[in-house]
Amino acid sequence: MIAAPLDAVAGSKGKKPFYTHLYVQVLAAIAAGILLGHFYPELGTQLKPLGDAFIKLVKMIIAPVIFLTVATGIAGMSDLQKVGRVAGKAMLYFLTFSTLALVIGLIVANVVQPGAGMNIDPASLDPAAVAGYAAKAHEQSIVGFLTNIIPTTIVGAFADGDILQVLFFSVLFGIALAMVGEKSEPVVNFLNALTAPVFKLVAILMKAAPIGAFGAMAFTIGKYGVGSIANLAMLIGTFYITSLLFVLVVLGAVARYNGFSIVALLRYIKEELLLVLGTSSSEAALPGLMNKMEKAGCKRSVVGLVIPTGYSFNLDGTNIYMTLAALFIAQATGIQLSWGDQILLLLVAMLSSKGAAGITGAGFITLAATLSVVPSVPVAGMALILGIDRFMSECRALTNLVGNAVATIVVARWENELDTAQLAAALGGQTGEDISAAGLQPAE
Ligand SMILES: O=C(O)C[C@H](O)C(=O)O
Repeated sequence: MIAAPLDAVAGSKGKKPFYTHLYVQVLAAIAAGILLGHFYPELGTQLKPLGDAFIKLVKMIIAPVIFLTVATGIAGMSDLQKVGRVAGKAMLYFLTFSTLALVIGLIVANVVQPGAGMNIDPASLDPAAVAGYAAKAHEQSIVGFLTNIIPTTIVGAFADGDILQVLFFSVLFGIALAMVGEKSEPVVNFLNALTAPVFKLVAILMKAAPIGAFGAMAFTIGKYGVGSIANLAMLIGTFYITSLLFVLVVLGAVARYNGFSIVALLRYIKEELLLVLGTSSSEAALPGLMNKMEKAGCKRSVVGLVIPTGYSFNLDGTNIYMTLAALFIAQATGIQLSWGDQILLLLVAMLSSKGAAGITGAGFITLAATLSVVPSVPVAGMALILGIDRFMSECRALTNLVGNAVATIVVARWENELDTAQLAAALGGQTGEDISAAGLQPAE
């Protein structure tokens, strides 16, 4: 079990003054960033390096965290077939909920019609404004994405910090450790011992989170202004409300069915949510989320397999955004989409969304990838929503993060790798009886 390294910064329940808690500091930093960006926009835009530097700090540690969690988690598994089962069940979950998210985006766009009445002449759109994104999107072929999961070299995977490549190697290495058995014990012990200082390092880096969130927020508001929100308020509002309802109603039902409350989970991961809100990147919270899910009773092997794969394959927020934004562009430019067009859009989005990432703006590129294969909606229409993408990115990232936290608990429970008493204790306010009343069996 990973020692409780983030306790010092993650809002532990001691009698520490309120302002020493990480979430309070990040919240204050976000508020200060918004004020500074609004009243001194020029200064705000200059603070971008603070946010970028913090994201770099986190990225620096992501590969070791994944490697140690996955390799030691799998090495400790007595039944190696479980690796395949966990991966298979996770993929089934990802496919179901990310498709549901796409369908919900499509339905909401048809009902609310956030782009209706804008009457924008498609000829007036400037394709050059989004040409860079469309070109990036073209680089992402499905075969290319899949073969890229295999790193050219082991060192290369770590050097590039490519999550799926590091995961691929870590799974194989963990399997090899388990197969070697007793002889690999010194290596496993060493890796287990290394876990504590690496997570301690995460805790140290997290102390810089308020500075990163402050800089990133001051930049966002300074550069795009609160005014840009007003112009596309209908789209932004529809997206935020749909995502919130998705989390509370859809993921809430999944949580309830699995014996925990979504609100308690949101409270439990509040530091991570605020970090993502501040930096607009779910990757910024990846190490913290992995640590917390393990402390909530999910076995390390499940956490190590589900969360990193979920960051590529289970992006609920990105999926809601893709169909909603695509239909918004069609509505704003007066393009009538048949049901056939919409189903084609959905099918293409199902594939292209799988390559998205947890970095800010990734969802925008994925939308460009989708629209460049769907003839009915012009990619150039994305110029309409480019200016507000940072605000959409926040919501994509927040929803993606919650989706992956829920997925981890559900898959752990399916595999009987969830300590329900630990989950109840971590989420607080829930008793062991609540959990057993829900018909759950504690993991052995
Ligand atoms: O970080 C994420 O999960 C998504 C990203 O922020 C995005 O802009 O699409």
